[in-house]
Amino acid sequence: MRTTVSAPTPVVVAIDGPSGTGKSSTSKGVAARLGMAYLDTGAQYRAITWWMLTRGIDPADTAEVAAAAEKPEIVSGTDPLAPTITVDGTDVSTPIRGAEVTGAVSAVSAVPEIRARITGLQRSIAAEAARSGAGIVVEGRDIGTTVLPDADLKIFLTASPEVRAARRSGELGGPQDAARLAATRADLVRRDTADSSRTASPLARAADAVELDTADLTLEQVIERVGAMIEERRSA
Ligand SMILES: Nc1ncnc2c1ncn2[C@@H]1O[C@H](COP(=O)(O)OP(=O)(O)OP(=O)(O)O)[C@@H](O)[C@H]1O
Ligand SMILES: Nc1ccn([C@@H]2O[C@H](COP(=O)(O)O)[C@@H](O)[C@H]2O)c(=O)n1
Repeated sequence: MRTTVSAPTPVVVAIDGPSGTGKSSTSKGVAARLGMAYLDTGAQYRAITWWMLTRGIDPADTAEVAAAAEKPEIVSGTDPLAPTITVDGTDVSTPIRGAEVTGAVSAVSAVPEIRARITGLQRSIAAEAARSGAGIVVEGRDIGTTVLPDADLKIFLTASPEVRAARRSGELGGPQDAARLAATRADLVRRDTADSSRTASPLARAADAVELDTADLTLEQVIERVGAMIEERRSA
């Protein structure tokens, strides 16, 4: 008797949530385990912001930002074990994590022409991953609501600002004093407020997203729970 082993159905997964809730770590971890592609959409907004800053464009000058939206070529590599991001062929994975880009990215990403440009890139990457059979985990702020409203599974991660600030300052190393935690918390809250109050495609939970509070879970536990939800969709 011959048995046929069929490949799992390619699924498209949207993971959204505020800053520091664990979107990148969870998405990379689960995509690597399940052999899926991974897209960090925040890195794309950071990359276009980096390009604006290096050209002396003021992030607050909405007209100038909008006029330049189509100019840089942004390429994202979707291997969860080695994600990459280039702008006009330059690897920008390190400079996009700096304070200057972090401080400017919410202003740039609020411009509708920027969102239209980056959303187009995201949709074509997701469509290609679905066609290839791998499926993809796409993480960001508006993936379930706007970029991929027909995603097979939508997850919205949360955690209190205190927990997220402690995680972020742990990342930076050094002493965890109260002043530093308070400054990190204020930065997170400022970015979340800007991202959720903009008019164009704000940070929001899709009505059909599964909400997962990660505050009392280890990263491993979050990856396991999300992995189980994806496996269920794959076999549905
Ligand atoms: N469940 C968890 N328990 C403890 N630490 C976690 C957990 N999830 C993520 N972390 C840690 O929290 C920090 C932030 O995680 P991560 O970068 O994945 O968040 P994010 O939601 O992608 O943030 P951002 O939107 O700012 O890019 C990292 O240092 C990560 O290792
Ligand atoms: N779908 C998305 C993803 C990100 N942004 C903007 O980019 C900033 C950086 O995101 P990180 O995940 O790298 O922290 C974020 O603060 C948003 O301004 C977005 O608008 N939409």
